[in-house]
Amino acid sequence: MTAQTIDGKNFAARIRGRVADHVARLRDERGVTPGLAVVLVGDDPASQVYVRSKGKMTKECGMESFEYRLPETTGEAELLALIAKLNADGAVHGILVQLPLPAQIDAELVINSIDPSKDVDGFHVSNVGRLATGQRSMVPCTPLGCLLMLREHCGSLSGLNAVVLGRSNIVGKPMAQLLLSESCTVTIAHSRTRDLQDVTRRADILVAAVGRPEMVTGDYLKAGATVIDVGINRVERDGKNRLVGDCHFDSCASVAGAITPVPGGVGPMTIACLLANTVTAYCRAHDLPEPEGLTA
Ligand SMILES: Nc1nc(=O)c2c([nH]1)NC[C@@H]1CN(c3ccc(C(=O)N[C@@H](CCC(=O)O)C(=O)O)cc3)C=[N+]21
Repeated sequence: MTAQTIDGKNFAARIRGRVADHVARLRDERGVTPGLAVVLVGDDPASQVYVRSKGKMTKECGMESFEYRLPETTGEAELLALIAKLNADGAVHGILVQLPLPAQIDAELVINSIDPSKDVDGFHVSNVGRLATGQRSMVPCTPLGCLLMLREHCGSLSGLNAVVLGRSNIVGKPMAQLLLSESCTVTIAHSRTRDLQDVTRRADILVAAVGRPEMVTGDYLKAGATVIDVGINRVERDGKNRLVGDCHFDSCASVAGAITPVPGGVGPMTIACLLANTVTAYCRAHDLPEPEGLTA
């Protein structure tokens, strides 16, 4: 038996199509264009690739893209001043500050200075609290992308055993909140979890977000489980630089019912959900109906 591959690349393209339709309708009916500002501090090559890709797809969906590239030596006050300007800018509906930030900048302070209604990453403490209490919030893009794939693949998630491997603020914790609100029985496992395989083998849904290349092998899985691989790890293999997930694809695919590949799984969905969140932020700011199927 071999698992079905969940094609995140294709699904993300469909999401972007729905975003583009919604943007076109806003332009035709109201003469407006949602805008996304992306701020990159420093010149980490991987971050530059993501930022370029976000800007390109933002424009392809018919939205405005504002890019700010600041030097590695940028001070905290300078970055806070830029965010204050973007918070006040009526043409900007979403603000993303690319993480990680250089050490001289307090990332928590910066994130919490973003207007929560423009916080398309969903990292502001107000959005985190709202998600945890079931109030309408901006939902972090990666967990939202995982949820949309799970809904599409499994239908109702109610009553399923979900195990989230990893407890980060950007993926593990919000993912667990979303699964809980879908009425899953949720377990958060991590590097200190005892008898990890006993825990993961009970999972109908396993979301792997630990950042350890190919740590999850087939013997971690229940037969037929749905596996979402959030890991994006660069490794040297056969003298080449390759991208692998937190799951060992071949051994997992021989046990799972369905699995997302790396690349072409969660990564493209993350960017598609960033665009979806930007349209959602625009609609909420203007008291318009939200796009359907693009929110939690
Ligand atoms: N404030 C903030 N928000 C983020 O959402 C954020 C961030 N900071 N910092 C960096 C990480 C990383 N990230 C990715 C998005 C898409 C792919 C993606 O599309 N990956 C492709 C492959 C890309 C490649 O080949 O390198 C894939 O998985 O198929 C990867 C990584 C968003 N991040």
